[in-house]
Amino acid sequence: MIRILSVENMRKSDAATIAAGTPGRELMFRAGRAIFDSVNWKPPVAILCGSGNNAGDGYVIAKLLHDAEIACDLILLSEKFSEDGAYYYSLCKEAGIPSLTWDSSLNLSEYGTIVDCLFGTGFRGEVRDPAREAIEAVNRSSACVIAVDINSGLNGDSGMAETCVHSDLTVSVGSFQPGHFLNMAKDVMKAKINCDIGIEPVDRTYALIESSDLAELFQPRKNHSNKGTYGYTALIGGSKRYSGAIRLAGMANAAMRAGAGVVKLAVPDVIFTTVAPAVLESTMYPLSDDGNEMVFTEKEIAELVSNVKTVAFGMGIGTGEGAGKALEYLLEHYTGRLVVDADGLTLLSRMDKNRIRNAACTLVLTPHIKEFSRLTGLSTEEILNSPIAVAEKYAKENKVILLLKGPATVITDGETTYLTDTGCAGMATAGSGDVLSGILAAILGYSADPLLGTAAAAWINGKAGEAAQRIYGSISMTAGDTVASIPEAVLSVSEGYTQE
Ligand SMILES: NC(=O)C1=CN([C@@H]2O[C@H](COP(=O)(O)OP(=O)(O)OC[C@H]3O[C@@H](n4cnc5c(N)ncnc54)[C@H](O)[C@@H]3O)[C@@H](O)[C@H]2O)[C@@H](O)CC1
Ligand SMILES: [K+]
Repeated sequence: MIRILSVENMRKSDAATIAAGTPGRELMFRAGRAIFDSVNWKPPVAILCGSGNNAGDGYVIAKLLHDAEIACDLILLSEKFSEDGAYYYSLCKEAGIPSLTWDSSLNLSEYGTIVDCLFGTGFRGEVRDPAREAIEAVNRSSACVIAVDINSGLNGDSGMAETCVHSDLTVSVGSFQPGHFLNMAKDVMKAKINCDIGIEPVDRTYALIESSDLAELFQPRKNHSNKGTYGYTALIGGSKRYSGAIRLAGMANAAMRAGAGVVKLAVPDVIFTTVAPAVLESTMYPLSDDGNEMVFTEKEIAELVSNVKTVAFGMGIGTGEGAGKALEYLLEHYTGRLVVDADGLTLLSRMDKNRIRNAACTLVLTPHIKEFSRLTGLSTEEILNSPIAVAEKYAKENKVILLLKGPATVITDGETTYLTDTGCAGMATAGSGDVLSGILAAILGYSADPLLGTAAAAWINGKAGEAAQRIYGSISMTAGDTVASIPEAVLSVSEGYTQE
């Protein structure tokens, strides 16, 4: 796992490292040196500097470039310096490094590389002129853009920005922040790396899931096992209006490809014959219906879930009384792992919160941003501006595992938080969410730790989507193509498994 620190945690950890005896000036030198070593410099280089320590890193880089005889200019947007920044700036002046004052008539395309040291983690609020003007000029230039620590203008906790630098490479200093992954991050950084400069975190950190974290979960299976070893899974969904036969099938097939032992697909009787031909290895269960949606019958649901380790509930099931009662029944009586998605989330958002808090099962909710807005009553803007904080709060208060979808996925139980950043633009297509639910229901059937299992599902789903996009492209790929690529994603992990 790769450690991720909130902006506040990073600031406190910096301060603690300095208080423990490593001078800020030394940390700044380590940062500048690490960035200098990480980049393939195309001269001449322009280093755009703001007023804080982010600019200080830039002065260190300028001096190292100068010493290596790589031509560089400093371009200053402010006459203010941080204490450590002022020290390194004086070294640049002594060395005779050209120092220009930002002016909108400067032609940045004359430079081979632009280093963005306007704002780092100390940035707050909005970008105003002259920084706005400079950021727009950087984004128009043809130079290779290196962002120091984080792209200027981008919020380190949320990955949101009104205006920010678009980088070819972002070199984070110390540890990544959530803003390197969430929301807009993927669209504004072509690549990113982190340089360790010896700062140990003082507060709880988040973790980015890597392939190696999942190798044990996806280890090749033993000969001495059977379908029961990997869990029976029930998927409950569908209605006449939203039959979504192909999507339900995608979900069932995704669950099989993700390693479920047995998948039981339960749909209203009225669509049974449309769905059945599309599912290959799953067992079908007809549910009583009113000619459109399911009607709740305790006996049917109790029988369906009696021997299953996981249930996924909600896809296309509608929001009628029968589905609502079935969900209430599962919350109260089912003691396995219950994934609620789509219409199931709408039903949950109308329920008394105590039903969720007191659920007998391990409840896993998989909302996208609008569904999460309905669940929490927060606006989408409030969620986008602090995704981790609101996800952790909701999970903790309601005692659920929350998987919040987005360009990067947040998975949390309110105590431990994982991020996954697999996935691609082509997955914004009908049925993608159902595929994730299918994978998730399967993995929860055999993972010991449901939180890590949930993160694993998000990771595999994203990896499979990436594989599908490589073949079919972001415009043409479908959710079914993601299902077909699940084996490739799983194999990429299990091939890395080595028994201790
Ligand atoms: N000891 C440390 O704290 C270290 C920090 N390092 C660097 O220092 C950076 C953090 O430095 P700082 O906390 O000084 O902050 P920054 O350099 O990120 O920027 C803060 C400066 O920008 C101004 N500012 C903030 N928001 C603004 C806005 N909306 N419009 C205009 N001006 C605005 C502030 O007044 C302040 O002068 C990190 O990102 C990293 O690059 C590294 O040198 C490693 C060591
Ligand atoms: K920056």
